[in-house]
Amino acid sequence: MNDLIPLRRALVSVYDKSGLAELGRDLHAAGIEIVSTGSTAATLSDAGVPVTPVEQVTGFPECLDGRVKTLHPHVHAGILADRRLDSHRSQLDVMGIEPFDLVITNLYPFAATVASGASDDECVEQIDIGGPTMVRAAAKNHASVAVVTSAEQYPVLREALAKGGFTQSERAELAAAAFVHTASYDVAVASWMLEKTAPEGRLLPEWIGATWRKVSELRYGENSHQRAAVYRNSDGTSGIADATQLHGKAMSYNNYVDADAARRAAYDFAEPAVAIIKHANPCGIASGSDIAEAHRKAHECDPVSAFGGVIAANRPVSVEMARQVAEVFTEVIVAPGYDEGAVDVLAAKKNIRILVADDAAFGGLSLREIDGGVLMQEFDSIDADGDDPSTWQLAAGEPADAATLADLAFAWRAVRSVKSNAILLAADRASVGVGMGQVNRVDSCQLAVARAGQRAAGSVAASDAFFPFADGVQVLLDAGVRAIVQPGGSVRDSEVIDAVAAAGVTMYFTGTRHFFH
Ligand SMILES: NC(=O)c1ncn([C@@H]2O[C@H](COP(=O)(O)O)[C@@H](O)[C@H]2O)c1NC=O
Repeated sequence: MNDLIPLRRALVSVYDKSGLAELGRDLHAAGIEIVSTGSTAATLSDAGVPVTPVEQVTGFPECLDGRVKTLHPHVHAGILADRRLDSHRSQLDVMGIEPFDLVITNLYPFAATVASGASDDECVEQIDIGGPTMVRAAAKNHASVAVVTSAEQYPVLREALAKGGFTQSERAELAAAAFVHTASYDVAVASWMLEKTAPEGRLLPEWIGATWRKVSELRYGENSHQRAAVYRNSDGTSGIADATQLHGKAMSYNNYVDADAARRAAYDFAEPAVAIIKHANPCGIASGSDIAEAHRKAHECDPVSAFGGVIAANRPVSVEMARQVAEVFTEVIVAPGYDEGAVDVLAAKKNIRILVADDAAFGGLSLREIDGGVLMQEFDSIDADGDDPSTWQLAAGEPADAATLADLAFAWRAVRSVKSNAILLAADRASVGVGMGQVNRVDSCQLAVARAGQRAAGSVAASDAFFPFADGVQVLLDAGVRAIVQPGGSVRDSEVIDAVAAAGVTMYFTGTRHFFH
C-alpha cells in the first residue's frame, strides 16, 4: 500500500522541550524543513539545527505575550489543505503558501499549573489556544498531515523518518490520539472554569467531564464471557487503578473491585487496620497496635471465608504479617508498602498478587453509572456528624465504659464497609461476626450472630441503619450482645429501646446512617 506521505516540512511548537534538540537533528538529517515558534526555535538553533522562525512564514510578529504566534492563515492553510484535492493544491500555489506534512506540538501545562495553586490569571495564561488549534487542524487533515503531541511519540516518529513517512492508517491513529489529547485538555479547562464560576456553596456541577485512559486489558470481566479493561483517571489522582504489582498473576476485574472495597474499609481507620474482603464485603476487619496484630484479628473473624480473600492494610506490611498471610490462600494483598523481606515471604506463594498503592484518599464526589446516566454523591465520610462517639445519644442502659465505647466506635466505623443491610459484631476492635447484604435486618442479625458463634456473647453490635422493628435487635440480645450502636430514627424506636432496656443492654443512637449499596 503506497499511502505513505513523505515528510518534507514540519511545524514544531512545543512547551515541553525534552528530547527536542535530538529530534530536531534527526528531522534535519532526514531533510525536513523546520518552522518553529519562539523558544522552540531558539532551542533548536542552539542545538545547531537550522530553523525557519514562524514569523517568517506569517510575516507577522509573535505578539500579546505569546497569545498569538501561529494563529495565521499562512500557517493554518498550510496545515489544513487537503492535498488530495487539485483545488486546494492550486489555491496554496496562488496564495504562495507551502503545506506542512508534520505538526509537532505539545501544549501549555494547564492542569499542572492549576495543581500548583497558581493564581487565576496564571492559570488562564496557561490555557493554550494556538497549540490545540494546530493539533486539531492537523488531526482533521490526517489525510495529508501527521500530528505528534507528546515526546513519548518521538520514537514512533523516528521509525517513520527511517521508512520515509507515515502511512494513512498511522496518520489516522496519530489523529485519534491528538483529538483525545485536546479533548482531555478541554475537559480540564472546562471543569476548572465551571468550578470557578459556580455559585457560592454549589458542590454538584452542572456538567461532569472526566476522561480515563486504559491501563490494561483484563483477562475477562466479572464473568469469563465478559470482556473488560481497567482505566485510570486522567486527572492525575492515583489509587488502586494504577497500583504497582510486585508479584503474581495479572489482576482480574473482581480483584480490582475487591481490592477497592478492602482499601476503603482499611483506610477508615487511623490506627493500623486490615480488611479481608470476599465479594466486596469484609469477612474480617480489625485494628491493632501493629499491622500484624490487626491482620491476625481480622483473619480470626472468619478463617473459612478468608480463604481466597483480598487483603488491604493501611500500613506497610511487616514480615510478621507477611508470614501470617502466607499461611492462607490469598488472591490479592494491597498496602502502601512492604517492610524489607515481607515481599519475599509473600512471593513464596506463586499465586498471590502483591500490590503497592499510595495511601487511599477516599472522599470528594463519587460517581455510579445507571442506565442512561450517572448518580453523583458526596463520598460517605465516616467523619460525618454523628460519627464521633461523644455526640452519640444514650438511648438505653448504662453509659458504656471506655473499652466498650472504643469497641462500639470501631464497630461503627467498620459496619459502613459492609453492604446493607449490615450488622457487625465486634470485640477488642475486631469484627467477630458480619451480617451483610440481606434484604431485611433480621436476617443480617441472624447471619452476624451465626458467624460469631460463641463470640456473639459479650460482643458489641453496630447496625448501618435503624431497626424498623424490635425483632432484629432481639436476635442480638438473645445472642448476648452487650452494647449496640445504631442511627435511631425509626417510628418504632420506642419498641426497640424497650427491648434493649429490658435486657439491660446499652444502646447509643448516632443520628447518622451509613447505608452502602
Ligand atoms: N497562540 C499561539 O498562536 C500559539 N501557537 C503555539 N502556541 C503554543 O506555544 C508553545 C510553544 O511556544 P514556544 O516555542 O515559544 O515555547 C506550544 O506549547 C504551543 O502549543 C501558542 N500559544 C498559545 O496559545
